[in-house]
Amino acid sequence: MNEEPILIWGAGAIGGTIGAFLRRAGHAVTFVDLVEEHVAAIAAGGLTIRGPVAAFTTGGPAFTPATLVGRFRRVILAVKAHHTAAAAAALAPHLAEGGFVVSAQNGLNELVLSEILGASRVIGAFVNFGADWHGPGDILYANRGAVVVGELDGARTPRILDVHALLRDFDADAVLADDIFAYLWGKIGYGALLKASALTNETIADFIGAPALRPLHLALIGEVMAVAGAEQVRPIGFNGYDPDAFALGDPVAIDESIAAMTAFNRATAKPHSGIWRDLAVRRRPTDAAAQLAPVLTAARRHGIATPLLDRLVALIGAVERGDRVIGDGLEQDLLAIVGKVHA
Ligand SMILES: NC(=O)C1=CN([C@@H]2O[C@H](COP(=O)(O)OP(=O)(O)OC[C@H]3O[C@@H](n4cnc5c(N)ncnc54)[C@H](OP(=O)(O)O)[C@@H]3O)[C@@H](O)[C@H]2O)C=CC1
Ligand SMILES: CC(C)(CO)C(=O)C(=O)O
Repeated sequence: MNEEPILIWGAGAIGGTIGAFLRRAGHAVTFVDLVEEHVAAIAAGGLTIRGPVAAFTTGGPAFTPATLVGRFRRVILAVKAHHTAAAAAALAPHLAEGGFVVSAQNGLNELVLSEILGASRVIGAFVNFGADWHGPGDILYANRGAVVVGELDGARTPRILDVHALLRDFDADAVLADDIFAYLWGKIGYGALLKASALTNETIADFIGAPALRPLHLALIGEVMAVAGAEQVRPIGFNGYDPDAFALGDPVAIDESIAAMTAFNRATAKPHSGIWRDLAVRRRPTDAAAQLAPVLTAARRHGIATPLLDRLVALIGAVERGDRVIGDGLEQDLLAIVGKVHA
């Protein structure tokens, strides 16, 4: 194996899964993560992917940011949104001349990365597969989901063809997009449902499928779509999510999309969102606010009110601080806003 290594920065659920598959496909992969025990497990050949999709153990050179040496041309970044700026600053000295960073994250991290590293060094990506980090070297790959990559300006460059081919070694259906931001905004709409579901102990499937919560689903997606529209973005759908159905208010298409999203989320070994897992299991701050920050900033710029998204971020913050408790009817708090503002 004499290929130049791919650097995975943030080797948790998403980065660890992608890196393990690339390693298994024969690529040279170097892993970086903050969690020392996880880094030690990977370096010792103990990175295990388990679950319904695949089961294998691999490993590779692994470092903490403090112990990494060298410069890399191809970097895949998979830290949570609130860690993006710190990770970008730490990885910048390790980026080779002409090197680039692929953001395999939720949110609009490409904007943060562009500010810190320069837009020419950033490649956009969107991932909707499910995975959970369960402990050092132990990752559950719960279900396949959309994997999309694209240059920020949509160009078909040699490097994007290379990255697309690479990601197809992870998921053969990986898509090369002309408009990666349309996918990222698609995930922001769908992600608003995931975040709201994290305020309950319902599974994602039960939350999205609940008829009583339909007004909340429509209003949350409606707020995201209003901001996307003002930003001249027409979000693209995936895995059952059909943004056009919601934008047009087409009841039949909305029913179909809700049914498809519900079915997609029933067929996973990860029944809850990453945000729920951070709140309820890992009991640590989430990246909900960081994911939505650029959306809310854009909303303010366009003079668009986003009372539900604002309240969603506030409620997740209240759970993070221990002021509110998941399962304590927090979704009713959101529904009350729908009744008042979106009536
Ligand atoms: N898990 C999933 O199913 C999905 C996740 N996503 C998105 O993918 C991205 C990654 O999420 P996920 O893999 O779940 O998160 P994880 O927490 O499982 O993995 C992220 C890893 O990066 C580490 N890390 C944090 N900061 C740094 C840093 N500065 N340098 C190096 N490593 C760092 C974390 O350490 P520590 O734990 O100590 O912070 C953690 O080990 C997020 O944007 C998420 O929203 C998208 C789709 C699905
Ligand atoms: C639920 C999932 C895996 C998308 O299907 C997700 O994006 C998350 O946990 O944040």
